[in-house]
Amino acid sequence: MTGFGRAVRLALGSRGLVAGCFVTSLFVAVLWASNLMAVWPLVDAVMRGQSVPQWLESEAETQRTELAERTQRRIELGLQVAHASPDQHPRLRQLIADSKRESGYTREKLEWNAWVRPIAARWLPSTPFETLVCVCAYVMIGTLLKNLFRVLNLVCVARLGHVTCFNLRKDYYRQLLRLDLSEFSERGRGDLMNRCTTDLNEVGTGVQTLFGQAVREPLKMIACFAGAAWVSWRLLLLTIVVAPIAFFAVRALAKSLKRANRRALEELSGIFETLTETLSSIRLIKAFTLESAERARFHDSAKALYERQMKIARYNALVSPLTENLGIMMVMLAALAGGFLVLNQETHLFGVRISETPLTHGHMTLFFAMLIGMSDPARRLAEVFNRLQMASAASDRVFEVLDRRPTIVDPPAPASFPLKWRSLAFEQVTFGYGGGASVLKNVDLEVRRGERIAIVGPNGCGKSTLLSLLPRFYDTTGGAIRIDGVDVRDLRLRALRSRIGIVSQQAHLFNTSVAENISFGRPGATREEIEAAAVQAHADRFVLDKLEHGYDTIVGPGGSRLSGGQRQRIALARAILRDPEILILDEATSQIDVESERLIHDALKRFTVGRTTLLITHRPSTLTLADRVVVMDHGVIDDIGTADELYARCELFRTLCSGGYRASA
Ligand SMILES: Nc1ncnc2c1ncn2[C@@H]1O[C@H](COP(=O)(O)OP(=O)(O)OP(=O)(O)O)[C@@H](O)[C@H]1O
Repeated sequence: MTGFGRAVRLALGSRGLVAGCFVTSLFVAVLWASNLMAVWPLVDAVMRGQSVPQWLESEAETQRTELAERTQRRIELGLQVAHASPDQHPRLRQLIADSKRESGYTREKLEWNAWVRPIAARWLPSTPFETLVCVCAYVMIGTLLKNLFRVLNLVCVARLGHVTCFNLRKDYYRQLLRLDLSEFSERGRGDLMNRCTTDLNEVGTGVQTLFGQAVREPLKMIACFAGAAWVSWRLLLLTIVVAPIAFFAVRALAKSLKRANRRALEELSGIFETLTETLSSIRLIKAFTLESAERARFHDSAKALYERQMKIARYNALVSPLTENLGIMMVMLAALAGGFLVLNQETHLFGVRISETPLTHGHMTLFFAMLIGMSDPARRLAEVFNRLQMASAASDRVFEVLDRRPTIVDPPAPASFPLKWRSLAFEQVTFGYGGGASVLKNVDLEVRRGERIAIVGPNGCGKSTLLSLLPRFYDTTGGAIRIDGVDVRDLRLRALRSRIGIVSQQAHLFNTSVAENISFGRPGATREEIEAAAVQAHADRFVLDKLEHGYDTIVGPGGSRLSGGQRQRIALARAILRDPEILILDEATSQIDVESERLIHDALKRFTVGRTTLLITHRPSTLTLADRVVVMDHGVIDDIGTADELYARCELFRTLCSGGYRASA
């Protein structure tokens, strides 16, 4: 099933709203056609200076005369048969049969007329002007009612579209939270954001169009179609021979439109990508005076989108004239055929019977009114068409993400977390991003419970990658990480991650208050516990002294109103509040000044006692926190030992410390 089909199935779940859309559309359509029907009494009665009862009376008179004439004609034809040569007999008999059939129809009309006349005489106005007043009142009330149902219809349709969009957006967000981290680096934030905003809006608009215009307009057409068929279904068939041409032409455009719409959405994702990057690196752009280069990059993305949009505009521009020309062809065909029949009081066209009895001016006007009543919805359907193509392209993109199956999920039969575990082991761990070259190669490392391990190594050697495998941000491609022999992949993700606290260099904060940011470490923590954690992380002083509303100060998007060091201290308080069994510190104190560093060191020293800690640092001074130091290089472990041992025997370690470790130890 296509993406849009699935969105529609979701919408169909709101049965009440769907029923509301259909019922109100039906009323709009019936009232639309019945309002147009008012032209019939207007032309056949009022314009001839008659009231409806008078008109019915004169119609009855005409029909009686017709009957008498036909009977007379049949007698004459019967006489002709007696004197004609045998080869003329079939033609004459056919004429007699036709005349009999026509008399039958006229008799039926006469009976109907006789039945309806007393009712019309009793209920309908008796003068032409009163009839006109009645027709006008009928049209006015009909239009009022039609618009009332239209309003109801628009509200139902909008609600259905927005509810579907709302539900899909929530699913999409849930899916974003479940997706593997690798998806984010592969697809890019801009693209994922665009799908959740623009694309989903298009899906909502598509659902609204499908249950709104795409139901209302065809129903209006069907109502007019029925009215025109009532006048003469044969004439109607003749006039809609052009319809299949329109169908195939529009279908050919559909595919190109969907493709163009999909490309446009992709280009829009590119713009989102560029914008998010620019906004998050605006300082860098200014500092390195990259404005013109960035402008050029943005120009390329915007130009690509502009070109796609122009392509869509060209296709769209084609749809409307195409349907309009075919519509006009249809009406003109009807005008020629109908005009011929009425002006000549004929019932046949090219030997084909079009109506049982000659059509009146009122009939013909009604027929045209119905055709015109069909052409307006047909024109609107051309717009519907593009919106549905857009929605179809957008839904494919949304469902592409919704259908992604994350690989890092809970195992089918999770093992229980070893409560009194004693060792955490990286066994022959190998890993490469996206199945690419190995960033880590056969890493073996055993950490005892409560041990503090520092990991050092040159940039890009795989330190952060190694630690990101423990909370299963990524899964190892070879080897395993085991806690007391239990593979972390056999544990429930929640059970594993709830025991780990992470403080990283970026120290991400949410755009909310300081207190709430700290409480993310342990949702539900009391204010006292939050403040105690802040005191331990040496964050309380700046929070109380420098922030206007203390713990209730909003930190700005990503914590932008705080300095790097302040953000790190809040992130540290968050980890302290979590009170994790395993603490991961990835350059957690890199932005803290020398004065604060000493204080934080003391805090960390106290906090990490008896707590399994894995810390990455480039600061030799931080090494004093560690029981053992692991030196990594090019994805492998170069050496392990105490800082003193390594200083004595490991060349790389000495280079990394470049004397700093000794100085600070
Ligand atoms: N999301 C990612 N996708 C692809 N490759 C990545 C990704 N993250 C890191 N890498 C690559 O993996 C290698 C190891 O990166 P990692 O961040 O683990 O190094 P590191 O030792 O922590 O470096 P640093 O000291 O600079 O923080 C690098 O070559 C890097 O280019």
